[in-house]
Amino acid sequence: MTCTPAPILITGAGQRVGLHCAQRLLDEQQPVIFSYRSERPGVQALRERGAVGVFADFSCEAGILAFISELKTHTDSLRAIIHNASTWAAETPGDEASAFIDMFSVHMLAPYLINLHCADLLRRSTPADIVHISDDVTRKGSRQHIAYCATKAGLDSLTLSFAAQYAPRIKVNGIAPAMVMFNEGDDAAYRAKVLAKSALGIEPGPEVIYQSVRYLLDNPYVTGTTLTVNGGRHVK
Ligand SMILES: NC(=O)C1=CN([C@@H]2O[C@H](COP(=O)(O)OP(=O)(O)OC[C@H]3O[C@@H](n4cnc5c(N)ncnc54)[C@H](OP(=O)(O)O)[C@@H]3O)[C@@H](O)[C@H]2O)C=CC1
Ligand SMILES: Nc1nc2c(c(=O)[nH]1)N=C([C@H](O)[C@@H](O)CO)CN2
Repeated sequence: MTCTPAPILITGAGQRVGLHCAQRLLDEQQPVIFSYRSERPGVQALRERGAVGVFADFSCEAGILAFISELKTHTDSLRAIIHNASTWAAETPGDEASAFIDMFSVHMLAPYLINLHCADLLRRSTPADIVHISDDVTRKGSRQHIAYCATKAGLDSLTLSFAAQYAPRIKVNGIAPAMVMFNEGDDAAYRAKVLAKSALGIEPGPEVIYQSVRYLLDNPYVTGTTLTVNGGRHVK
């Protein structure tokens, strides 16, 4: 008799990297629960493949706790949690504080509260993993995205603390990408500028993040580690 594996939760999977990773997990017959905030074609596509979509607005504590409560009506165990949801906002003159608070909530408060409230679900699975998707930019800071970078650096700190707290039952790791996929509005000049920042000079696409997730889920001897996936920006 084959038993169904516990689901993997991935946040912000309605598009782009999160959608790709959710699709790849489903390709491997891995049950998926995903969070979304906006109805998108990707959300419907995941539902049609049997993934369970749970609405989430991580911009405040109440929204995060409401998501956690709804999540627990769908499952009593989790193989892994992949914290992918993110807002990438530059400083907005006159609105700096609300943008900072929003990114603090999405990048730090949501992973913090979900990790605390869902540890019991993870402990019902062996092995069990948490993966925080951060950003290579925390290595040196960012002039154009100060609040974004600071809140992603806080996520890197959560990786270290939760790895210590949850060992040995749950592994906790991070992935720090530099640009893996452009956004639709990115013009040719911007794309050229960004590609020139890395030694490898390519737009690799979301598969490189799935490969990193797969490595962390499959390796029993890695915790408290953040994988750099940056095309060699640090050696350029
Ligand atoms: N793309 C890249 O080149 C890089 C990406 N990264 C990181 O990789 C991860 C994936 O990147 P990418 O796919 O581009 O991410 P996106 O910018 O596409 O964001 C992913 C999802 O996060 C969700 N989200 C944003 N704010 C909230 C919120 N307040 N509450 C709930 N959900 C929210 C959105 O959901 P919805 O659409 O449903 O509103 C969105 O679809 C992110 O953590 C990102 O910071 C790091 C470096 C480079
Ligand atoms: N949530 C997001 N975070 C980031 C994105 C994005 O599109 N959504 N994009 C980047 C850029 O690609 C940046 O790495 C270019 O230097 C960073 N974070």
